[in-house]
Order: sequence, then C-alpha cells, then structure tokens
Amino acid sequence: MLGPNRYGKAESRVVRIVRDTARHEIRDLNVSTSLYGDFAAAHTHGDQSQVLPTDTQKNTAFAFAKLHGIASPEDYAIALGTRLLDATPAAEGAVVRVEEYAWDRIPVNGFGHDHAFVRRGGEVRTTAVEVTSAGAAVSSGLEDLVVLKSTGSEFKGFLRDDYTTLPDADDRILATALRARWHYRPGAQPDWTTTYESVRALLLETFATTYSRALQETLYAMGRAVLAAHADITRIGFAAPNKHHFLVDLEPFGLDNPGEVFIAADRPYGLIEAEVLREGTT
Ligand SMILES: O=c1[nH]c(=O)c2[nH]c(=O)[nH]c2[nH]1
Repeated sequence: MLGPNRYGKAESRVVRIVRDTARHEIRDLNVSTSLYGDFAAAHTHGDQSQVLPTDTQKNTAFAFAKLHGIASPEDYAIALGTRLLDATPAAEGAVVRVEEYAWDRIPVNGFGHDHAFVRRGGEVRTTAVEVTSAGAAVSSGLEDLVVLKSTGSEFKGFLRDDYTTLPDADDRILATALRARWHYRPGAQPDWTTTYESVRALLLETFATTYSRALQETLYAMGRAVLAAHADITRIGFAAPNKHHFLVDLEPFGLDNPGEVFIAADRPYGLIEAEVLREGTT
C-alpha cells in the first residue's frame, strides 16, 4: 500500500528587489513548498491529473514575490501556501518553508549605500507555514546563531561509569550554533518581524546572563524567557551543538594555561535538543 506522501519544489532561491525609489530594498529567500493530500493515483496509476507540477509551485513562488512582495517571510509563506492549496483540489495541506538571508547596506562615508549590500554572516531566519482548510499554522525560527561565553559555564557532577574520562569543569567555554523554532498559537497574527527580533534578543540576553550548569539548563532558561514574554508563542524547540573548546596543555613549553588558550574542536560535538512548552499545550 501507498503510505504518507508529499511533493513539491525544494529550495527555490527567490531574490526580491524593491526599486520604487533610488534606495532599493532586498529580500533574499530560499523557498521550499510541498503539497499533501490525495495524490494516490499519481503513485499507483501514473495519473497526473490532480498533480500541480513542482515546476508550477516554483513559478508561483516567484510570481508571488512580485505580486505580494515580501513584507516578512511569514506573510509571504502564508500567501503562497494559501494559493497552492486553493489551486490544487486534491491537496489537504500546503507546507511552505522559508530561509531568509540578511543583507546590510554597505556603509559609504558613514551612510548605508542605496543599492550595494553586504551579506550578513552566518545566521538565517526561518519560517514554516502549513496551510489547511483550518487555517495557517505558523512557526518561525533561526539557525546558526553562533554564540560563545568565555566564562560563567560549568559541567560537573555528571554520571560516571567505567568509560568516563571527562573531568569536572568549573569554568569552561560554552559555545553553540543555535537552531530554534517557535510555534505560534492558532490564529495569532503578531508583527512577525518585531516578534522575531524580540525572540532573538531574548535568546541572546538569556544566554549571556544565565550562569550555565549545562547547555541543557541554558536552553531551558532561554525557552522560558521566550514563553514568558510572548503570549502568542506556545512552544519553542532548540537544537544546540555543544561546540567544545578544549584547554591546550602548554606545560611542555613551560607555560601555564589558566583558561586562556583553547583548541576549538569541530567534531564530534554534543548535540543538545529540547522543547519548552507552555503548560496545557502539546
Ligand atoms: O552542557 C553539557 N551537557 C552535556 O550533557 C554534556 N556532556 C558532556 O560531555 N559535556 C556536556 N556539556
């Protein structure tokens, strides 16, 4: 038997320039769409009559960047998902995932240039919208928010067995490339961008100011801070690689090393994942 299935166009790179004035704006997105529903005939009988081609989905992503603009990734994804669902009778749902890459104006003589931009490093803003007849379920997030604190972090008192070699750490570097995704309550229509910026600021501030007994405790504190400040958000999930920094033994060179020189290991890394939910939600 055919099991669950979905199909769509992954990673359309949609760049939208707003050029109504000499001072241009840029939005740079990576857009993935998919449809699910009753597409059994396409799998069992090669019948494409209910299949809106992935090529059409891609075209719609570009057309909607022109027609609707990109006020925010969330607004754009809701509009696109609604259109794809409406256009496809067999579809029960449309899922639109967006990553946004940020560009800053290049400073020239102290002012941001009108039409020359420099890509902001690393961090990506994300959204995932699922549109069904019940409405749009929206989650938003970020990836690769790389943060480090050079003290204020320990890891000790852990379970030990025959294979444990890790010593207690009273004062270590804590670093991660954070992935976070938060879910809005059904029907919420906050200012998506203001909320994104507020959540990002709360994550950073909590990371900075919370003494960490483990990355697990830090994630939980960050999640609680977000839920406390945003009634529209029902849960937030994290994936945080523990980017280990090991103290280098400088004794062979007659040097002490009181937490000053580290080797940054890129792998393996601890991978700490957690969700924080508002009570009464699942
Ligand atoms: O914050 C941490 N959590 C762990 O679960 C763990 N395990 C480990 O080896 N180091 C760390 N650090």
